[in-house]
Amino acid sequence: MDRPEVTQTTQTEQEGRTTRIPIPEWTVEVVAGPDKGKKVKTQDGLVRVGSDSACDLVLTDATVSRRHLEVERTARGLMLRDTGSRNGTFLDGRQVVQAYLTSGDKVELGKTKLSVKVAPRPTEVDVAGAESFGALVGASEKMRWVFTELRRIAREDMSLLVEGETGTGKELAARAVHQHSARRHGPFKVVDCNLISEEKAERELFGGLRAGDGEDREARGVFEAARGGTLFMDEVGELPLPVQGKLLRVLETREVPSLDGQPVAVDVRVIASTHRNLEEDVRQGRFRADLYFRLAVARVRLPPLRTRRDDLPALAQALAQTLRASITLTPQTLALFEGYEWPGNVRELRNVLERGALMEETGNSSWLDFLAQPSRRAEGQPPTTQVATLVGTLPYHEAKDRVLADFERLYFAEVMKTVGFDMKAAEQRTGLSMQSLYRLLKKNGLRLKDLKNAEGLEK
Ligand SMILES: Nc1ncnc2c1ncn2[C@@H]1O[C@H](COP(=O)(O)OP(=O)(O)OP(=O)(O)O)[C@@H](O)[C@H]1O
Repeated sequence: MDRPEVTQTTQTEQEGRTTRIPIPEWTVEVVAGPDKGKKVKTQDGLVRVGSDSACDLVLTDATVSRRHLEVERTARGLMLRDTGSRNGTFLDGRQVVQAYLTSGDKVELGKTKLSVKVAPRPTEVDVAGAESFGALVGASEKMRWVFTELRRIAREDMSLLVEGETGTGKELAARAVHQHSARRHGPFKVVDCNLISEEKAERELFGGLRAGDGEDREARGVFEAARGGTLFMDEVGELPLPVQGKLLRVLETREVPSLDGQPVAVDVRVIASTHRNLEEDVRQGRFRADLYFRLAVARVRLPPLRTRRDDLPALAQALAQTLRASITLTPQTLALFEGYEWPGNVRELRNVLERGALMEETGNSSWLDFLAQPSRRAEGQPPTTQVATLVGTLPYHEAKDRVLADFERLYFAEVMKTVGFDMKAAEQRTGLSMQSLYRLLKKNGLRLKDLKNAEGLEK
C-alpha cells in the first residue's frame, strides 16, 4: 500500500496542550551471580526481574523467584519493590519490601547482585495533553506518552508490537491505531494466536482448502479477510515455530498462496501483541529473530495499572460510565483502589466495578473487602457470588445475570483444574469449541498460567 496521505490536524485540536517531560534512560545490570553481565537498558517505566520468561530481566539463578522484584520509574525517582519473593530482596545488607533507589545502588536477590544506574541526561519528550486515545483512557504522564506514540505510529503504515501484561488494553490500543490510520475504512480483523495450531495455521491464516466437514471448498484466511485494513495478531508469542516461518514469508512477500497456484497480494498492516518478553524468547530460540524484527518495527509498551495509580479516578469514572453502572466512587473507595496491586490490570478494575455496582444495589458494601487484603487473594481464583444477598433485593433478570457471570468464572476455573489444564480435555468436557473455550476463559480474565500458579503447578 502507498504511504497514507494524512492531513495533519493541529495539536491543540486533537491532542490538547503538550507538555515537555524528561524521560531518563536507566540500566539494571547483573554485576554478580550466574547471570553476570546481563542487563536491561530502558526508558520504560518498569523493569521486572525474576526467573519467569515474561520478566524484563530474566535470571537463571535458582535462588531467585519467578517474579522476584520490580523497579519502577516514578516522579520521585526509582522505586524498588519486592514482589513476594521467597528469599527476599536486600539493599545495603538490609531486607526491604519497598525502597527508593539512588543511581549506583546495589540490590541483592538470591546469589545475584544488581546495579541500578540512571543516565545523567534525560531525553526530553513532548507528551500530548489528551487523556484518551480511541477507547483508551488515561490521565497519567505514562499513558499520555503512550497516546502520543500511538498517534504518531498510527499515521505511518508500519508494523507495531504492543506489549503489556494481561488487561492493560493491548487490543484497545490496536483498534485505536487502526481507527486513527489511513486504513480506518478497511477491515479490522483479530486472530488469537493461542488458537493457531501447526495443523490449522495454513488454512486459518493464509486460506486454503476447508476439509473435514464434507464440503471441501476454498476458505479465505484471515490475512485475505483483512486486505486493505489491519490484522491484530493477539499473543503472537504463542505461535508455533514452523508457523512463525510461514508468517515471515507472507510478511516479506505480502502475498498468500492460493489453491490455483496464483499468489494473492495482501495489503495488510499487522499489529501484534504479547504479554511475554519476546526478546527473551528470541534469545532462548523460542521466537524467530527475523520475525521479531519484522513485527516490532514500532513498539509500544502499555504500563501495568499498579505503576500509574494516578489513572485510577479517571479510569474508574470512564469505565463506570461505559458499564452504565451506578456506583459511588467515594474518596475511601479510590483510596482502596490505590492500595491494591491490580494483577488483572484495567480488565480487573472493570470487573470489580461491574460487581460493585450490583452489590451496591443490594446495599452490600462488602464488595470492596477483598481489595483491602490483596495478598490473600490468589489470582485465578474467582470470587463467589453471595446469592443470598441478591435474592429478594435485585430484580430477577439482574440477579440472574450476576449469578451467571460468577458461575462462568467459577465453572471455567473448576473445569480447567479438573482436566489438569489440558485444553483438549476441557474442550471435550465442556462440549465447547476450542475457540469458544478460549474466548470464555479470556472474557472471565482466566489465564491458564495464573490458574496453574494458584494450584502451585508453576514455579
Ligand atoms: N486504558 C484503558 N481505558 C479504558 N478501558 C481500558 C483501558 N485498558 C483496558 N481497558 C478495559 O480492559 C479490557 C481489556 O482490555 P484489552 O482486551 O484491550 O486488554 P489486553 O491487554 O489485550 O488483554 P489480554 O492480554 O488479556 O488479551 C477492555 O475491554 C476495557 O474494558
